[in-house]
Amino acid sequence: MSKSMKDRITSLDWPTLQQILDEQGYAKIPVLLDMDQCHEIMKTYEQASYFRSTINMARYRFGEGEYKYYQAPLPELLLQLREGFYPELAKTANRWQEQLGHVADYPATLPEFIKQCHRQEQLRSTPLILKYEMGGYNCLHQDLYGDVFFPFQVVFSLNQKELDYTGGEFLLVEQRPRAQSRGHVITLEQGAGLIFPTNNRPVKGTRGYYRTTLRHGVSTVTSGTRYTLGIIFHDAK
Ligand SMILES: O=C(O)CCC(=O)C(=O)O
Ligand SMILES: [Fe+2]
Repeated sequence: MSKSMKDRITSLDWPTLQQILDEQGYAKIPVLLDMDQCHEIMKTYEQASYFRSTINMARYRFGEGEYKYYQAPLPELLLQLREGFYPELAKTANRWQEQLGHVADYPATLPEFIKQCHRQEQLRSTPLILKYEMGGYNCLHQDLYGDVFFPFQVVFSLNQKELDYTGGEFLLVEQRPRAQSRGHVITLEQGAGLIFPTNNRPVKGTRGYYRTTLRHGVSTVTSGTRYTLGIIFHDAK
């Protein structure tokens, strides 16, 4: 099943996804992970050998909950997700770079991009699994871990809102220049994903493109346990 994950990603409706990303900055992806795959990923949480570090969010005042960074080499399914999403997102990343007046130099494939990270001493793998229990939340933040970063990341919901937990909506806040910020509340079905900007995005104005800054987080989980899988493309210092 996981063998075909890259193919399944390739066969998503990318022209529409690219258009949605250009228009609203983020795009939902239909259910891509079946129940078994969600359970397979959630089960890794209890196996220390998969992870390079565990973060208690309260300790750093990041929120309330815990997350773990997967160790390289990633489990096959996660590797396929990371490698599968990268090429299409790199096209949008480069289009956005041009719109913002920067050099469009994101390489076409993930291994080439990872080489760039490694050259800048960003060597540690970043895909992560997050677990929030009742009262858990994630403060608005950005996942930047060095000078090299990829402008998109993807998050997958591993269990089911209203069945396994309540509350715990995904939050995306867009800070516009010289204007008030705009918030988006996003809920995902089990196995579905969301592509969102890591740092900022171009928005078309009357005189060309301007840049908005985005932060993401999670609202308070009011009951149960919420699990998510985060695919970050750049490695960390
Ligand atoms: O748990 C969530 O939905 C937020 C995950 C997150 O912060 C990330 O994937 O970077
Ligand atoms: Fe994050």
